[in-house]
Amino acid sequence: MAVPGTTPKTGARPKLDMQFLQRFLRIQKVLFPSWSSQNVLMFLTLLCVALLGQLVIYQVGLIPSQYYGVLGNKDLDGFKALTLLAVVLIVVNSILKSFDQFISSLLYVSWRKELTEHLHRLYFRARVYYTLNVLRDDIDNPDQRISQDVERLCRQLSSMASKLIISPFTLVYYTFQCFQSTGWLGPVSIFGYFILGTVVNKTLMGPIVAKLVQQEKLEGDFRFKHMQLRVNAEPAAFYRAGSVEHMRTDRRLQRLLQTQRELMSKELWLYIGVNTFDYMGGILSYIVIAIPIFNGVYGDLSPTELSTLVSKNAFVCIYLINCFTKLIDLSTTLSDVAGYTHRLGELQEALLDASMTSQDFDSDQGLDRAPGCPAAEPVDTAFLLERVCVSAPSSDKPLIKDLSLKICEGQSLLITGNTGTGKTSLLRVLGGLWASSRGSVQMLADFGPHGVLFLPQKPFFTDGTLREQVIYPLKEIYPDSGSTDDERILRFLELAGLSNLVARTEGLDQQVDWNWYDVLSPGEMQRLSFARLFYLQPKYAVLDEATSALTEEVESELYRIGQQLGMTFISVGHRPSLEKFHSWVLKLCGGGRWELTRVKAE
Ligand SMILES: Nc1ncnc2c1ncn2[C@@H]1O[C@H](COP(=O)(O)OP(=O)(O)OP(=O)(O)O)[C@@H](O)[C@H]1O
Repeated sequence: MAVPGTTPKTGARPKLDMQFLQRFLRIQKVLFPSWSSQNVLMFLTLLCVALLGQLVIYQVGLIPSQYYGVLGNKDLDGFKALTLLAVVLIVVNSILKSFDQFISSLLYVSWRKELTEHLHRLYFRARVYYTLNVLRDDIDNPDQRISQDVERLCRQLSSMASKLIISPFTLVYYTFQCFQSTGWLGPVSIFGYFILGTVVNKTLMGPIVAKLVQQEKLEGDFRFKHMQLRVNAEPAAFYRAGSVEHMRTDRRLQRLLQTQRELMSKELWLYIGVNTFDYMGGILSYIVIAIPIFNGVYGDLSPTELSTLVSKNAFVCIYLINCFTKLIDLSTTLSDVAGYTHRLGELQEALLDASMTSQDFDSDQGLDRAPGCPAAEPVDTAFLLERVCVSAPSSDKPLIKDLSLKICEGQSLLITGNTGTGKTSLLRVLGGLWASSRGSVQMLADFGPHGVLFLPQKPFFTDGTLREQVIYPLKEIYPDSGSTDDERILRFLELAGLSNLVARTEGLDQQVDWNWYDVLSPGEMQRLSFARLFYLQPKYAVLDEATSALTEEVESELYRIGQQLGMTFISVGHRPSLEKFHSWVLKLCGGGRWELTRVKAE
């Protein structure tokens, strides 16, 4: 069994470097899975629309110089024709621009879908979500990265998309036009100016990327604090924790706002750079045009012809500078993109790494079989442990040393021991959540109905109807079971002492808008978990203090029903009354020591 990654990596400071490029390209592979994918087609459509838009913009840009001509020559017919042409071009231009925005928005949704679904596939595979949230501390707030960072990255990318894809075409075209108008002087001075601007902006962007990554982490921490209070509202209220939670939540907010302020002061320098570059560019175009004029190149032109030419040349030069300015303006967006790319790249790498170590974890093997159908190959041994050592993640201190054990059908095992001696840890090893530090652990039965089922210490409920709670973790009811299934569910709810719950939920399939944790008492939650156990009828039920909130009588009743349904128990519990439902008692004594004794028949 593989050892889950537990060592936190010391992450390098995120920068605009080769690592950024690699992570960016890896994300692009997800956004554009193949040449014939829908996203590539949308991207090409966007390219065509943007190109068409540029053709129209070029024509619109020439109109002022043509107006100089017709007005200078007092040509009324020419003026009317030109005005009609201008109106048509402007309407076409606005339609194309709107389509450009529309396709960019569609691309955003489609990219978000691809990227989120890709991360979900990795996150929900095997035990990756557990490894990332419990065992590793190198990836903060994976939930926020998947929900918020993906959204922001896709939004920023879609806002950049049309400007970026069009720029190679516009740059080539307007460089040629500028060359025709001004000779080498125009393009060379504009290119030089752009290179200078890029170098300055790249330097100013460096610290922003790292700050943005930090800001997103703090944003996630702040949200998590609110989520923590939301989930634990009742215990917090019992503690009268309003003021202390207020202080702690505000403290996280202050840390976030402080980082945001620092980010903004770093961005200020970038804004100064970008704006200076923008406005200097406006003057540069006239300098480029002025040089040939003052050198007497256009000495033989009349004032009207000269102003027409100046207007045309100014448009071409300004547009070329504008193309570069737009690229430089993207610096602020690019620094955001770089920050999100680093956070998502880190997540993607951690997910892949965690899924490598979890490949031997058959997450839902056996869940495809209906509770009514027998197992493909009945096995009479669930677990085989040979000289197993267990220690907590990132700890060398053994909780259990050299444990050899065979858990067979009909030979229920009760695990007891003091707090923190490793009872749940042993179940984690049996369930494949933790790796044993030595020895071998084999789970010979499938997970799910007719195999092995775990009832964890904290009952777990999903969102949804009462039926969905009972059949969990099956995804859906089996179509062929129909009303027979309803009868089984109702019977097991009754056996678990929860008949009144059906009335409260107004049926098995009524959508309830409550949080199951808020409306059920701890005892009811444990009873509902048992109803689930009865419904799924595993051959081996692994119960971690699953009856701690119930009375001894109810506990005995539930265990008795489980026995009648043919279950073998592997239980963690403290009450001596539990012994009668087990054949063996494994007592964990701490420091790795343990005792295995057979329960005397009464
Ligand atoms: N994810 C974890 N990372 C590091 N240490 C852990 C982790 N989970 C549990 N531990 C530690 O491992 C030890 C054993 O924990 P375990 O949950 O198995 O105790 P237990 O015997 O089930 O206790 P209890 O009777 O209170 O449920 C404890 O000291 C606990 O703090």
